[in-house]
Amino acid sequence: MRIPFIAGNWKMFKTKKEAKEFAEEFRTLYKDTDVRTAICAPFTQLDTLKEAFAGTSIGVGAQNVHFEDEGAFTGEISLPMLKEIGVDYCVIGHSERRQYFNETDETVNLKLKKLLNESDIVPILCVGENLEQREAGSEKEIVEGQIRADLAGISADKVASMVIAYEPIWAIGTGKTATPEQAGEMCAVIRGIIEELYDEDTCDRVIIQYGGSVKPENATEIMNMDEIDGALVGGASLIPQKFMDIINF
Ligand SMILES: O=C[C@H](O)COP(=O)(O)O
Repeated sequence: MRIPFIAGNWKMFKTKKEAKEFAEEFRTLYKDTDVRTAICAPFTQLDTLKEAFAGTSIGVGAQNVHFEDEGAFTGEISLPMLKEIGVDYCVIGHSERRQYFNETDETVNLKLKKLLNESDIVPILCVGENLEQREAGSEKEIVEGQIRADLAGISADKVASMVIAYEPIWAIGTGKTATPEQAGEMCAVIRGIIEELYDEDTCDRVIIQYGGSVKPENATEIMNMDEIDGALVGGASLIPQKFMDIINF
């Protein structure tokens, strides 16, 4: 049985001071639930959140990692650095990384292998089509291509331990949410691809989230779809009460 997983992705928001304020308020609202919860924050806020959430079941995630341990890669962060902080999750291949920072399926694949082979950090792999691709009706093909390339050479047991977030680019930060049916259909497509590439057990175990303008008002409907196990929440995860309301969908 898959446990629902709601993760916040703060993107490039919140200073250390703001992260501390968020954590203090969020801890007062947060009650242990059956829902897995995490916040993926900017690198400089990870240790602050780890400390603030110590003794709770709230996980902390990074938003990227390099696939080499060290080297002349200005501006990058390595897996040993993340391990030292003790992060629990790492977002990989977010559409903003693909769009603005030349993230490719090839680098996504290397990063996934790095995390899965050398750490217990759970990757949250993001896939999704843009508006043009959706309007052309090629979303399934696009997402299938991403998944096949991103997971190339990764074994079934590793895939079963990860999280895949379906995030249609046209619904990110736009206020336009995919309908629960559209989101559910694509999450089912992803599960089908995993079954085809691996087996039924892997497809039953992998957690599939939807991301794109999730807010308290639409969280229940989205979470009620059979194939959706959780949400990757951007904007609404910046406000403690809103994020808590989503967790309590
Ligand atoms: O990673 C989160 C997604 O990009 C969704 O962001 P959003 O909830 O602000 O639309």
